[in-house]
Amino acid sequence: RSHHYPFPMPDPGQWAKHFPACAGNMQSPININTETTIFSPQLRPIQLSGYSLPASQMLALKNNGHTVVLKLPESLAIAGGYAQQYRAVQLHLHWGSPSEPGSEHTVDHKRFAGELHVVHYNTKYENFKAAVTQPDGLAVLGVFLEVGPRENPYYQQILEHLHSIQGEDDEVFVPGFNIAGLLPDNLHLYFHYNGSLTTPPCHESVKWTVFNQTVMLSKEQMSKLVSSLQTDDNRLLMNNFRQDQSLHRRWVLASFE
Ligand SMILES: NS(=O)(=O)c1c(F)c(F)c(SCCc2ccc(C(=O)O)cc2)c(F)c1NC1CCCCCCC1
Ligand SMILES: [Zn+2]
Repeated sequence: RSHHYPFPMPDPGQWAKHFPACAGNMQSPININTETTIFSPQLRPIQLSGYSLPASQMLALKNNGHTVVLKLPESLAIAGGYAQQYRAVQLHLHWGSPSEPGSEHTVDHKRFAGELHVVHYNTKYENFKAAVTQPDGLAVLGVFLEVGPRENPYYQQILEHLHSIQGEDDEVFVPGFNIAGLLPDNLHLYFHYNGSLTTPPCHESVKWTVFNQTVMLSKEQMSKLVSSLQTDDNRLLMNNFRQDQSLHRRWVLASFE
């Protein structure tokens, strides 16, 4: 088990006992109410650099008992859309069950089948551990997953390895690929707000970008995602999303009208 978290991870209602930030007023995820988002024309398209990795570059893919995490090299960077430079740390997924959707953010209370998070840290800090507690420390790109008619070749590069990491803390190395293929084609339609990690320690250090365009996986791919991984005592790892948190005094910006 990871040395970070009290295990078994207490249920969300108890998180604040061990991690007071989880009871803060800038928590994530949130419901995005499109009636009250603020159109902000100054929000520039998100630009990525170094996201296309050669197959010769092997990446660690781990079942950490809460999600599947792909560790990313710092050579991947956000080059536009944020005021400061952010470099990649890892990406991971949130999902539901065979019968229920499992995205973390919702839009007008619609929950999508799943959600990808690509986590980056602000390079003005030494490393991500130093950044993770700072208000401008992290930038997470969120992408909604939906079920569509065709297999998604980019997600397949992750999903085809899930059978090798069924057990908690199992890890395998996978060949690099174009990580940008996991994101929508259109990176200039997005919501933007200040929030937090959606797991303990819930630090309020995330500048969130949630893309308006979704990505499509096949039914078989989604079913593989929700039925491959196990958590403690060999239970299926499902519904690994946090309930939506109050917005309090925050506004959600939109890069489009
Ligand atoms: N949505 S999110 O970004 O808040 C998020 C989650 F919701 C997550 F659920 C997770 S996984 C749960 C936390 C965890 C557990 C074990 C290990 C380990 O064994 O290495 C590591 C982490 C998870 F890893 C992340 N992202 C991590 C948050 C924890 C550490 C900070 C920087 C990396 C991003
Ligand atoms: Zn996440």
